[in-house]
Amino acid sequence: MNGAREVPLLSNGHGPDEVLSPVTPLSPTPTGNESRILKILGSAAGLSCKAERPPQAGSLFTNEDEDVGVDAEMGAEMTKLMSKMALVSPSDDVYELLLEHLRERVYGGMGETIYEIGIGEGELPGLNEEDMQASIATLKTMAATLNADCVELRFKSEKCGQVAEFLIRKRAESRDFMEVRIAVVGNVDAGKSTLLGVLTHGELDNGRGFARLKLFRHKHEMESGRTSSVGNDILGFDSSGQVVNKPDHGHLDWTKICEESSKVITFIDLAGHERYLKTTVFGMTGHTPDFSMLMIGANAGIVGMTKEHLGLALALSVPVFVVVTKIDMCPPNVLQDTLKLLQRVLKSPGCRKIPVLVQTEDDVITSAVNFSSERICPIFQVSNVTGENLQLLRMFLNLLAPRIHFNEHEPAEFQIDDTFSVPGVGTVVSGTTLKGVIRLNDTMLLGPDSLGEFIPVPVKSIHRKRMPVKEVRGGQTASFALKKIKRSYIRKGMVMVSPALNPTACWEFESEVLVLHHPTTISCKYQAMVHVGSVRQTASIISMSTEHLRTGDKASVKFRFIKNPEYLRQNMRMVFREGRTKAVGTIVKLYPYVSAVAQNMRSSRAQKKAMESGHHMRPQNEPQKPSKRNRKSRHRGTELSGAASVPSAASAEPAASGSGSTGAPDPGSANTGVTTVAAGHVTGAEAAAGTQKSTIT
Ligand SMILES: Nc1nc2c(ncn2[C@@H]2O[C@H](COP(=O)(O)OP(=O)(O)OP(=O)(O)O)[C@@H](O)[C@H]2O)c(=O)[nH]1
Repeated sequence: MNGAREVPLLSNGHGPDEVLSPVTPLSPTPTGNESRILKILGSAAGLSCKAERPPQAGSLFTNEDEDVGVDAEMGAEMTKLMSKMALVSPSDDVYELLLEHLRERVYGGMGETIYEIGIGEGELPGLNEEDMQASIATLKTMAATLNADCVELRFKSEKCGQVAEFLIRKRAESRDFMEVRIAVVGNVDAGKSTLLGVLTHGELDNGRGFARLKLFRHKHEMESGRTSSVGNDILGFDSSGQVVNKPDHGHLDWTKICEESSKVITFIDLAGHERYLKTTVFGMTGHTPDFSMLMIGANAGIVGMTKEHLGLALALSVPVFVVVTKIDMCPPNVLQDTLKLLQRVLKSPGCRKIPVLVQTEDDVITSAVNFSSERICPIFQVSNVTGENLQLLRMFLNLLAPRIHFNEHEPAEFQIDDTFSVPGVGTVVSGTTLKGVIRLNDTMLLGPDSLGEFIPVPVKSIHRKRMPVKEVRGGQTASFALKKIKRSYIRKGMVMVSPALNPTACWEFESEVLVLHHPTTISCKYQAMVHVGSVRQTASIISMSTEHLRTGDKASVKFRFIKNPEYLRQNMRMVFREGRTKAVGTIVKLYPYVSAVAQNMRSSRAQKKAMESGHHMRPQNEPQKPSKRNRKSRHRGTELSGAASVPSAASAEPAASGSGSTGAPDPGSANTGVTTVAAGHVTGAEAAAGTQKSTIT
């Protein structure tokens, strides 16, 4: 018998239902029509709930007065709407409202929602068999009206009968699908590539590296069996939750998968070896994963980079779930030890997670619907060789909802994480749409270049997962072919943003930082690699709120990039590392950059004017406000932080000061300003949780 089954459901001895609410709505803040419905429901129940959106023409309620004076008949209808019997035999009006509510939830959930039948306001849960069947029939009709499938998830027995949960998911529309990105991390040999090979190709492994062969991209990876680059693999689910990946002679046709899928899971396969940590950190920051899958070999346990990767996910606030592999070859007592230690680490004050051992389909649903909260950490135990428990993992992946919720009215932002030169096409950039919608023929601003400038680029083609599309929305990855732009002009970390954002680059920014580990002390002029979004560049500390920083210290730190100005946003999470030194933080202030060229132009104009009028000249390094004309013509000038400060001419120059380094960090110069003092060590997980506890948000 496999030891996996002998472990209690929750490490704290409770079932997941005891610590988690049964179902949390996917879109917690009611918006639009949902607010209207809630308002109506509120008035029917004698509650006060203010609508946020003006009533729409043609809606049941056309103005505030009518809302307030909901008549008795309608009040009765509304009470019905809130009842667990709402779906049993709704009147036309109630049906319309229920349908509208469902439409809003599906829209808010980016194409899907989980609907619970048999729960009513102030009523004991549960329906008898007849009412349940009638309710299911109504729900199916509503789902069909929305061109969605209605898939049974589970039935639960309650005091007054049954409660049921259904997944309502939009059917695949041509060239549109929901996207969930998962970063796959874990120590070398944990079975990451193997699991991805098994999941995406549907064939089990032989325990000797058969499944991973399908995923390796480089010859040296084939030879060494080690992942070195950031790889992407996709797993598609249709509207009924079935896997659509069907390899043809070992080859997966991405376009076909995307066409047939309602939801596509993108796995960002990151290297497990310490040597490739830089790439792994880039994958976690630059590819904006919704979730992180931490893989642990059952035999090996929590070794090597496991805690480092867990700490990284925690520091970046990416919810983590754990997959323990190789349970086929692990003695039960060793598996128990691995699970015990894992649960201890997860529950430690550093992590403050609730570990949930997922052993049944019921556990999967409870974990999936509560997962975005970041508090729980589901743990799967699988074998890539026998296939044990892989169905639970697949079900969980099918139920995961994307964390980025887009608003089509926000100005678009696209972060570039890779560039390619495609023969016959030209330069192609790939990355993630963070906000808004980008449509074909839109003009976006690409930048910043080394002078902090943004240039207009027309969007001539958009591809999602190698499939041509007409638009891409917030939360979706895409690639764009850029006409007449040389690949050498583009760096990873550049962005394409809507001109409405009037973007500004910055050389300098301030961050609330927590030092996870440093062997000695950090002081001004210290240099290390900053990872923030897809920006990866060496930066130098130019000032700190304290004189020295040691392991475990927090401070407000001002950084300056040494090579290029970058486009950053407030509240972005950052990682600062060099060798074994690690710090995490949140950007709190940006110093918008005015290029030296612009400064010179202004000062020579001012000088000329001063000479003409005989006025006093402003010193070169005295702060000046950029002229409106300059700002407009160069698409710069908005102070992103809202701070009034404008950098001095001296600070606006590219980093000739400081170490003078202009490339990768120079190990020699990197330690300038470091004095040798013995310091403690904070584990990745502990320290990362320290970040969570701190006010770095
Ligand atoms: N018996 C058994 N072997 C497995 C299982 N999963 C993976 N393996 C084997 O473990 C070895 C390492 O697997 P990989 O998938 O290369 O590990 P990785 O985590 O991707 O390693 P890196 O790419 O170097 O980070 C391979 O020989 C696999 O065949 C499993 O569940 N059971």
